[in-house]
Amino acid sequence: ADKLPNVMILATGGTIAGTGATSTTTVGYTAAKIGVERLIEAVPELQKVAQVKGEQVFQIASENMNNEHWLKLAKRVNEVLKKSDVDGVVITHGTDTIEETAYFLNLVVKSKKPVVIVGAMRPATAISADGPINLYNAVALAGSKEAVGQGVLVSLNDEIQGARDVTKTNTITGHTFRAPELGSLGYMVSGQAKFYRSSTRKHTSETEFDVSRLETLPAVDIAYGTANANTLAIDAFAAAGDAGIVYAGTGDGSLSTAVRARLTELRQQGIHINRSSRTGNGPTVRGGENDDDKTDFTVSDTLTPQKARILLMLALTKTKDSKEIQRMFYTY
Ligand SMILES: NC(=O)C[C@H](N)C(=O)O
Repeated sequence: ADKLPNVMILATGGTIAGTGATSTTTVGYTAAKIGVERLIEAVPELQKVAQVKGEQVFQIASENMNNEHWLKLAKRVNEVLKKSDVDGVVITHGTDTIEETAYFLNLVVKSKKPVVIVGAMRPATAISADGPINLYNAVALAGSKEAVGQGVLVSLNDEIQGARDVTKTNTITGHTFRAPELGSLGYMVSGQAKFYRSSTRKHTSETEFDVSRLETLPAVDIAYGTANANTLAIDAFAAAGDAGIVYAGTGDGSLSTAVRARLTELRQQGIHINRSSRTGNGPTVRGGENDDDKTDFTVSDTLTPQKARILLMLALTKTKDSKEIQRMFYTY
């Protein structure tokens, strides 16, 4: 038999490590309670697919994830993947921001080795908890040849999703992670990775971003467009000194007259403005709902506002030039 791959599990918390009052508590439990060793012990089947080691990087519910956690995690992933005796990494993570961490790492991990992020929708104490099978699949995927060079992956519910396009689509159910129109990448079938497609966008070892010397990221916040839209949020972001604002516009990133006027002023003051969409699908098209050349805004293309925020933060670590930043939005 072939030697088993070496997979390092980096644990960060979430519902996969959560505990509830009773076996039927599937909502209203406490996330981030169980340590990585117990997560591994709970799934003896892991030993059949990989040699696993665990490390607790932090222990949080993922709604508390912040830029500093991301930098710490990214640096640790890069260190671990440099070791010749590590074939892949699994990160256990809360599901609420899993797609953001996945996309951040997809842009800053400097390795072709598999990185798989996994979570659970039910706490470890629930009947039919999904954490153990999800962890088993994630470890099998991280140790597989198929996952090499695919960028950062998210796996729950027997599915393989790509970091760029995956999003949480349902608040409570197990089938919540989807890439609604661009599609998932494949399936985990009895522990075997089956890929059917991959993103055409650059990732991991092919990106221009380097977090190895960064201690902080530029401040970027998101304002949400609605009917009766006002400028209160964007005014506050500007007053707080944000380097960039992502505007989750209506439809194809459309902006009310008042919001457009204020964002145009803020751009002239040096704040970078990225136009995105609250719809969750489709490209926000340059020059469509706004004269972006004239206002010097960028558009998010098909990135959701929460992922546009990540790319804009990283872009601002490299350049202040909107043309360059727009190129990055069409590259990653
Ligand atoms: N299912 C989950 O993991 C939700 C939890 N609030 C978290 O993101 O940590």
